[in-house]
Amino acid sequence: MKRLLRSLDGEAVWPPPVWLMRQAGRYLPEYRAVRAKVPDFVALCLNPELSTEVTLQPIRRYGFDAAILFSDILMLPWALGHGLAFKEGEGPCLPELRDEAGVAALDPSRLTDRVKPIMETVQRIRAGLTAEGFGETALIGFAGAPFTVACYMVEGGGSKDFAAVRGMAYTQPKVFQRLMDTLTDATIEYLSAQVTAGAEALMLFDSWAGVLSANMFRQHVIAPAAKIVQALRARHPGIKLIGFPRLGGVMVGEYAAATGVDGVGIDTGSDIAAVADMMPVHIAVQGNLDPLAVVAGGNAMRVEAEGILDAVRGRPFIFNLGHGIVPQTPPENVAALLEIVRAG
Ligand SMILES: Cc1c2[nH]c(c1CCC(=O)O)Cc1[nH]c(c(CCC(=O)O)c1C)Cc1[nH]c(c(CCC(=O)O)c1C)Cc1[nH]c(c(C)c1CCC(=O)O)C2
Repeated sequence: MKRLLRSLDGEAVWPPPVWLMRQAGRYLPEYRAVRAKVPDFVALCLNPELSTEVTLQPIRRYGFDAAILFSDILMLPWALGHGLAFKEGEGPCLPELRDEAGVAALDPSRLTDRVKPIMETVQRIRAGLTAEGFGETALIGFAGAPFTVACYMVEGGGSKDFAAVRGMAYTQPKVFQRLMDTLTDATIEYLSAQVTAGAEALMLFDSWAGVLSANMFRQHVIAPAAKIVQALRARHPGIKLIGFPRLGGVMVGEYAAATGVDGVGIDTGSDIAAVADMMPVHIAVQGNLDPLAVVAGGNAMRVEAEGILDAVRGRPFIFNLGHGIVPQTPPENVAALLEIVRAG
């Protein structure tokens, strides 16, 4: 079994498998070269040849233990017929979904057809990994968790406090639950198609889970994740799942136990040893180096990385960042980080 999958199987693989969130991205000159050819980010995500190419770029450079499908969590609302545009320097821009009519307008019947190019990308990446001799590199598929996807759909993009989506959950609970149910069901279909196309593990990104109250966290983070895990396990026995309830704080232990995931991503601000102690021992922890430590490099990065390694030695663990790598990261610092991790 591949090293990453062994960790997700509950084994304390050492030195630990390593990959980095947003490992394909703007910090790499070869990514920027592809991006210059395709200014429209959505078009890039729908181009199997180029999406495969950028997925493989960081694997060729660093030999990570996992490749992650190059796409975006917002391709799911796009596939449901909700609009999506990425504006230079502004991030994602979507129509604001604030009422019953907005939920009713989503069209799950279009999903399978609209995500076909993404499934072709998954197939091409698997073939590419084998053809280029990366037989030990696992392919991770992913989706946004329903709550985080709902955040962008309701707000119409990013937000500093996600007041509109939190407000909607309180004041229009039935409409909001319908939105969550639509997204949960669509996510199951979308992830299932990725497994059929060749994904070996799946990650569920709940980047804004931490803006919710404990009660709402149970309802809109834990419950949908549990449903997604259960449905995927029923269809694809043995499929590995990683949940990332970012900024979940003390709720992360409950998330790990109640959702049935095989691994949990930990954000930068959490003490990884303390979070690991809250989780069942067979569940892998993944994280949680500060992306800015990789920008800094040198001894500062070494101290942070070694601190994490020491904290989780002896338990199932996957080395990663606490959030995505940032564009100003010097590529040579990533190479230095891999040496540190591989020295264990
Ligand atoms: C919230 C979220 C999004 N997308 C994603 C999340 C969850 C993780 C997190 O919290 O960061 C997840 C994501 N986005 C991307 C991937 C690809 C795989 C990978 O390498 O990790 C993954 C797994 C590519 C991307 N998605 C995006 C880029 C940058 C696009 C570019 O090339 O200009 C990449 C490489 C754009 C994106 N996509 C999103 C935003 C807010 C932005 C704009 C901010 C930014 O530009 O970094 C939504």
